[in-house]
Amino acid sequence: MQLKPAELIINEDGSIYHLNLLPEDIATTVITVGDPDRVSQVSRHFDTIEVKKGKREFHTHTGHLNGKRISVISTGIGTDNIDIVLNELDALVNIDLKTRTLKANHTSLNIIRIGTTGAIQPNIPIDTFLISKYSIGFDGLLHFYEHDNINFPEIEDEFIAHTSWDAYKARPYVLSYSEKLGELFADNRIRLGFTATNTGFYGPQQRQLRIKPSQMELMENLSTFSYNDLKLTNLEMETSGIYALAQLLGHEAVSLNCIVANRSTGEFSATPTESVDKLIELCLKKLA
Ligand SMILES: O=P(O)(O)O[C@H]1O[C@H](CO)[C@@H](O)[C@H]1O
Ligand SMILES: O=c1cc[nH]c(=O)[nH]1
Repeated sequence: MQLKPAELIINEDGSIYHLNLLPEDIATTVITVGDPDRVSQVSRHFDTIEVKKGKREFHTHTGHLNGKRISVISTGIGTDNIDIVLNELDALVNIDLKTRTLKANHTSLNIIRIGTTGAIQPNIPIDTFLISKYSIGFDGLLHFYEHDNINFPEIEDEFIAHTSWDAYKARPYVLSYSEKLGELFADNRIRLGFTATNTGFYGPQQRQLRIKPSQMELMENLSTFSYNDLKLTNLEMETSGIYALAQLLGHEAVSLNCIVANRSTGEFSATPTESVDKLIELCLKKLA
């Protein structure tokens, strides 16, 4: 079946619509970061950089480190952007862009997010690192795709009951990281976490500047929820979308988080860039 021009959008130079990339521009190991400025913060550690391309908030550098080819791409903020980035990365490896047909052989990408996050447990120190073993998505992205048996309805039901989740919000969905890729990042400097992915930074993460979030008690309810002794640990805005689409498309994904805020103690990191840099170095050491 040939994908229609409005379904699979190709730019004049043959690159994919939003990412502006050709299939040869990406490695099978892809680091995603939210902030476009973080792309060069990662790639400056590479030995060589062969590709530097971008469009909108999606900036990509591909290069080599210790002989390993790695791409780093910025996603911007939110799971709406993750829908674009993951689908287009997958198209670059699993769709023949010239014939507009699905390739017979599937290529699996290793996708590693390096992001910032706010802890919700008081005992999680600022400037430390966490890997999201589980994520719970409040964004609803998973519900727009057919999905059988990848999420954990029993945990979702417990969570909905525990938090008195509003029926008019999307049903939260729980997913796990790639065990295989997770093993690579097993390290006493990286705590295992259960990450909540939110649809916004202010109201959805119970921040009140001039307007009051609708459920102020939600933060307390989030911090007291646990599954199999694993408490919810942190809030951010992309992980559940990455885990959803990676699993649906047959890729391996993990999310590494640098704790820049602690919502329980009210602290914010004095050195967020330096702390993220340490996580980047640790991540690259594991990868190459
Ligand atoms: O630092 P990044 O990767 O952007 O991640 C976090 O920071 C942004 C909010 O400030 C959201 O994208 C959140 O997920
Ligand atoms: O509190 C925080 C910090 C970083 N990113 C978020 O989404 N929330």
